[in-house]
Amino acid sequence: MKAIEARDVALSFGETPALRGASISVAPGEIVAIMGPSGSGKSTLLHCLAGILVPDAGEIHFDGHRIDTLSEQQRSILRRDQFGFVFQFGQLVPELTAEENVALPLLLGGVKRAAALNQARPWFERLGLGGLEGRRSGELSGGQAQRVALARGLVARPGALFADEPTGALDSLTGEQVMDLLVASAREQGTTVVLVTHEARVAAYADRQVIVRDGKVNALVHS
Ligand SMILES: Nc1ncnc2c1ncn2[C@@H]1O[C@H](COP(=O)(O)OP(=O)(O)OP(=O)(O)O)[C@@H](O)[C@H]1O
Repeated sequence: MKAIEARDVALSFGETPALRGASISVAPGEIVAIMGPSGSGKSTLLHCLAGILVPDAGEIHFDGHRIDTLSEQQRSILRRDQFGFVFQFGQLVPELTAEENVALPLLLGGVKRAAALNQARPWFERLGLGGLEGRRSGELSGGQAQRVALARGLVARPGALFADEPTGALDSLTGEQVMDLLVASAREQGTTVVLVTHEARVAAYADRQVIVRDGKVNALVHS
């Protein structure tokens, strides 16, 4: 299981400071929810932790290794080999079947097509998607598409899963089903999870919640 850490991270978009000394430590296998007001820097922090954005200052560590100093290409390989992603709108590839979408990270990692599809298939029963393997994203409900996206995020057994508003486009019951599956699957694989959400009910699935305010991270104190 892999730890994730940001130390004193700052990042501005032009004149707009998005992060101003944000620090967070996520323990191996831990599930942490990032909450906070709109525009406070949640997504920017997630993108820094996931090696998508490089901070102007501070450090990002994954599994004890510094990742913000890696080259663009090294970060791209790290994301492909170690990280899974789930976004608000599943962002499935519309031309591919659900099964091919789930297999995609494996195919990109060099696994042969037949082996990749074999590895993708069990996810359909596991996530209550049995029978939908051949559908394209336009033929799936929002909740089904998001479960396919979740399977795609986890199929390569990533060390870390980054989820940005994974239930943001779903009604609350469907969102809770997706969160139940996300948490159960991540725990089973020992995947460390960082999740951005506006919704307290979604954040409650995490082991721990933090709040980002004005580009800094505060621990959430329960009253
Ligand atoms: N690509 C970008 N270009 C310019 N400014 C950006 C960009 N991305 C984010 N920002 C700005 O950085 C700040 C933090 O944005 P960020 O998306 O991280 O906030 P957030 O907390 O995730 O917001 P929300 O909850 O509304 O998604 C905001 O002021 C935003 O306008």
